[in-house]
Amino acid sequence: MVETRLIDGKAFAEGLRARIADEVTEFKARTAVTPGLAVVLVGEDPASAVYVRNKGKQTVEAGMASIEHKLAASASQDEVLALVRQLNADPAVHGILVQLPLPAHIDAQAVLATIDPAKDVDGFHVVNAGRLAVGLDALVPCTPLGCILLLKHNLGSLAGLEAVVVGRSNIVGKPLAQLLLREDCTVTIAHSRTRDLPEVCRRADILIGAVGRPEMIRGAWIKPGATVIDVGINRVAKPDGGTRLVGDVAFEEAQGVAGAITPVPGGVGPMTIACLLQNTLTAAKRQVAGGA
Ligand SMILES: Nc1nc2c(c(=O)[nH]1)N[C@@H](CN(C=O)c1ccc(C(=O)N[C@@H](CCC(=O)O)C(=O)O)cc1)CN2
Repeated sequence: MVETRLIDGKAFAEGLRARIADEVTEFKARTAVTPGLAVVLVGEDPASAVYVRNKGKQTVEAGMASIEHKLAASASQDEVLALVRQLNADPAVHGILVQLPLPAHIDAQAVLATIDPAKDVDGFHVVNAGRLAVGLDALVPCTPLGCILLLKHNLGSLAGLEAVVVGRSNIVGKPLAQLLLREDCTVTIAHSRTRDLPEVCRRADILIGAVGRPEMIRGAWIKPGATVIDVGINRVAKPDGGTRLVGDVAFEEAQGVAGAITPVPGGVGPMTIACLLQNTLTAAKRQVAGGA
């Protein structure tokens, strides 16, 4: 039986935000420029509203300017595109983020493609995705970046380790696989249609759950001693009628098998916003003369 360590993403994210705040202070003193992050929320999705509120709060706490734009769920695609173009042209805005998911009538890919790649702090623009894929400097999606920071903090070098990423989304699975490759891991991207998924997962020294299905990855799928990063944030019903958050990994079953695991909540989630702040500062440094 293995003793399973908890990877405390909340504490790590707090430390990272404090370090970013120090860097922001230094940047502002040197350039007289305040990094600005614009967040666009379309519609009233309650979870998105909470994430956007937290982004604004943590941006200000880090000493940066937060610019929030809230559009009605009925906003047209042209309205959203016009706002993005306005933010592209605004020199006080160094980072732009359009909160996902967007209402169904809006073409998310068209919106993401309109963001200036230099201000694309989500790293979702094809230019940034392409730069990451060929190993050039890129703005990297926040959740995968957070996973890599947690892994390196816990394991040191990742070189030569077998990593299995369960999930192939553009936001998490694919960019995370690229980042793991950059760390010299041997990477498999698996998904719900992978043949003998449990056996594939059991190969992993690093197992990532990023499939968006509550507790799909069972304890018996985990190699003893593996490091498990759970990206899933799924709200499920409790017997008392309330709800609770669970990840993509059956957390209780992982105890005594995994060497280390991120909890949900309090694991990867808080790293997403901390890495957004880091990307905003990076983007500002690149845009401001003498900022780097
Ligand atoms: N444009 C983007 N949209 C979305 C992204 C993104 O990176 N860019 N990611 C998610 C939502 N997200 C940030 O936007 C996000 C999700 C979760 C957390 C977080 O801290 N979660 C907490 C639990 C929160 C809760 O109680 O509900 C945790 O895991 O501890 C932060 C940010 C989709 N959209």
